[in-house]
Amino acid sequence: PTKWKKYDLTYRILNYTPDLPVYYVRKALLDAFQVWSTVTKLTFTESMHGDADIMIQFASGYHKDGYPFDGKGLILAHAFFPGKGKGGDTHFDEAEHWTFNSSETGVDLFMVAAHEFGHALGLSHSNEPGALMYPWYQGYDPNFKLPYDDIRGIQTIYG
Ligand SMILES: CC(C)C[C@H](C(=O)NO)C(=O)N[C@@H](CC(N)=O)C(=O)NCc1cccc(N)c1
Ligand SMILES: [Zn+2]
Ligand SMILES: [Zn+2]
Repeated sequence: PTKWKKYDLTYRILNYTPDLPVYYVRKALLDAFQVWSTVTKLTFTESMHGDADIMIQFASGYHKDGYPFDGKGLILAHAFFPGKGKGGDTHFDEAEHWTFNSSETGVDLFMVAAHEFGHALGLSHSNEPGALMYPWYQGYDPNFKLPYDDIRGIQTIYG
């Protein structure tokens, strides 16, 4: 996987899930970016129009990128590694029930977004159980802290 050639990245939220108030979606995404910006020199700025490095959308099934979603469960989201065009773009499966800061059954948007943004920055999966980049979602953690394996991974790329 490649890496971004710049530290100041932009993102654009193209649409919102009906599962959560807009405010919670924006907060979850902002917190997920901060997971990575606190341990690197990376900065993330929202742009409200035009093209951004990381285009974020909620979609279900086929959504024109050759990686259709699979309904509820299993695949929850995906992100493209750094690069032009689709690079960095992050898609969340609308078939999931997205939650925020809650123990109700569903998928925590912050946890998944933090994982996906790891991919969007160039991180692959880690086989370290407990790592954020571990392939399997391990549920909502109210006092989440970025595990060392992920800090090491991102600092190896962005120093
Ligand atoms: C082959 C990939 C397209 C799978 C896809 C993924 O890893 N996206 O980043 C995915 O959604 N994997 C699920 C697997 C699963 N249902 O547990 C996942 O939760 N990945 C996101 C995730 C979120 C938060 C933490 C962790 N460790 C993983
Ligand atoms: Zn997609
Ligand atoms: Zn993943």
